[in-house]
Amino acid sequence: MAQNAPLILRLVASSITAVNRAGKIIRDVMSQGDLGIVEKGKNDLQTEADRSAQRCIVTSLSRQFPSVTIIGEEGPSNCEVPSDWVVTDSDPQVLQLQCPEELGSVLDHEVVVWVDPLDGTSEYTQGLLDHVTVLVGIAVGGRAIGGVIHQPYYNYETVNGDDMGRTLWGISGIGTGGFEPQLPPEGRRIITTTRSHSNSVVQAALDALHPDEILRVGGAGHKVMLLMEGKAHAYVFASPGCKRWDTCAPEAVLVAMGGHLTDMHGNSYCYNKDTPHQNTGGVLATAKGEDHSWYLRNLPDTIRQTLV
Ligand SMILES: Nc1ncnc2c1ncn2[C@@H]1O[C@H](COP(=O)(O)O)[C@@H](O)[C@H]1OP(=O)(O)O
Ligand SMILES: [Mg+2]
Ligand SMILES: [Mg+2]
Ligand SMILES: [Mg+2]
Repeated sequence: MAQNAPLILRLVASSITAVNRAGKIIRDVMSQGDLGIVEKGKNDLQTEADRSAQRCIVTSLSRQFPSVTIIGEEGPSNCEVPSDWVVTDSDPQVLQLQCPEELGSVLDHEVVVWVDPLDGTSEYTQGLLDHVTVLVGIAVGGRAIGGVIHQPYYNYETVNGDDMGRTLWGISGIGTGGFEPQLPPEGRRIITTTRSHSNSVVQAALDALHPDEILRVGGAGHKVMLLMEGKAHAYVFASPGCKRWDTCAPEAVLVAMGGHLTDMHGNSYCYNKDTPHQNTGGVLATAKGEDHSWYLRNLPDTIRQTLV
């Protein structure tokens, strides 16, 4: 059965196992206490957890899917990967799903996988552990059609060791799993945004939308989870700081639930292998049931013009 399942289901099922393993690596690096922080650029850190989680995921997926293009945030590494970081089993429940016809015959060379081994690095280094996610996004024809979001520290305040953590997934035309989808409260406007990469334009965009409440939290994955669990109505980030690996998986899961993710102009990002990595148009994501176009209409042109 497993071998016969369509490629997209096998990719999502194997990504679930890989992100779970990567999540354990992320917890182990933290509990060993030496984060090995490297500054990649301004306000842009990398830790041993980012590097090791990427090697785990990319090696695990490329062993199983050698013809699929895999693009990871942290770039290649030629260090040997410990054998217990390489996982090749897959989530049995996802393999049993009914694949929609348009995805059933997708071939390996048509797929691009975008890996963010640790989203929310800044918050990870500051001990805001539940802001951290591991993201694997699957794109076909430039569109984000499948996504896996692992939250390695989910419930970390109430459970111990490897009992903590959870994994959410979504596939276009099938739906979502691993969480209880909820709509945000009616009659209020709660907007989530960056806590570590703000600037005057980011703030001006928020001001223009007159939110009742602003949730400043880390990570693109974490913020999209707030939309899907009814904690916020929109994720607004008027900055070119996010990259394709930050949004591919969150977009796929959010859209599978009925939400939207575009740039500040209302355009969808392209996720094919030759696309530029930077999300230069910013990020606007809205929960299921929200009027995405309301946010687009109410963002001033002066802000949009800074994001081309
Ligand atoms: N200016 C930036 N430089 C580097 N990464 C950024 C920047 N802005 C956003 N990001 C990435 O997008 C994610 C969401 O942004 P924010 O948390 O600020 O809302 C960040 O966790 C970070 O991903 P990562 O942690 O994987 O490097
Ligand atoms: Mg980073
Ligand atoms: Mg990221
Ligand atoms: Mg990252």
